[in-house]
Amino acid sequence: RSIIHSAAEFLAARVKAHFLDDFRPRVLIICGSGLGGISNKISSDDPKPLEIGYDDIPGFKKSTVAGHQGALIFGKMNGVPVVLMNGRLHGYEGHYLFEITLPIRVLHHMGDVKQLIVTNAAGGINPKFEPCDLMCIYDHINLPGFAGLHPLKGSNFDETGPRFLPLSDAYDLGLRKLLFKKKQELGIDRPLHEGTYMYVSGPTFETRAESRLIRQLGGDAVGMSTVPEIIIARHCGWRVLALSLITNKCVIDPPPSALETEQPPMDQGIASHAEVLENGKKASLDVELLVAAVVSEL
Ligand SMILES: Nc1nc2ncn(CCNC(CO)CO)c2c(=O)[nH]1
Repeated sequence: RSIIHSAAEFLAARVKAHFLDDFRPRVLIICGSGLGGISNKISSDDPKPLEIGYDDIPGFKKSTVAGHQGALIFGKMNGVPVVLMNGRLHGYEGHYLFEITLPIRVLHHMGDVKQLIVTNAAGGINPKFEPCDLMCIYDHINLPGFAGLHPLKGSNFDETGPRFLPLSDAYDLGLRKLLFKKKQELGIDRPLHEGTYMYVSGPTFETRAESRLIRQLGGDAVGMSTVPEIIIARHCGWRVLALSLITNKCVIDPPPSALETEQPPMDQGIASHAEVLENGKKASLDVELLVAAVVSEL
């Protein structure tokens, strides 16, 4: 708790000194791999944004993953005061779930933010999903949580939320409807699906059998982030909206058999972080437009 309070006091002082008058961010935006361009939608003046490197914030850790900067940006997006995490932490880097979700707890302690918009890059499990499609998350499976790797494990922050948090309606219907409405208004023709996000720890991309298991369990996309942040945001009572960019089709067929006479090409569909970043670039403009359009209604 003390790290939350000292980080909150540090940030509140920096925000007050920078914006002078009242700057009360309404939403936290967390950018996924290769999707940091959303920060371009923060106006560069009136007022000038405030960018604070994670290194300078007590208790904050820096991301070590390509495609993830490491800064908190306070500013206005379409006239709405926001705070944006340019770069997120992942469990597979060795960070604790408390460290990954600390920014949410700190911003909640500061008292203004009540909504979270999170974007991520994810693997397509649902066969209807194509690379560069978008998926609005309407449910998740917290697979690591089943084994106790859970952001709410340990003593409960009673001042924030209940010991036993219901998550059956975690993904706000109103925000999901708003996302689809804005897509139509903007005339964005990139496919936007709804689906269930399977959270896995990473850092390996899934095996073929794991892809099939995820499908059988009801996952439509798979990734290594987002769910810890969603859970803590819901514990804080925030409304949440989560958007995945599908970067590839997960390899789901069984491996080629040694008994087959023909040696099929082995490199079909092998996932890579380079591909994740590449497809992130291709779709990032639509993601930026959508997020900014939703923010304008908050
Ligand atoms: N097949 C597949 N495609 C993906 N594209 C993004 N991610 C989420 C993981 N992102 C990592 C590695 O790019 C960086 O955080 C995945 C994934 O887990 N599996």
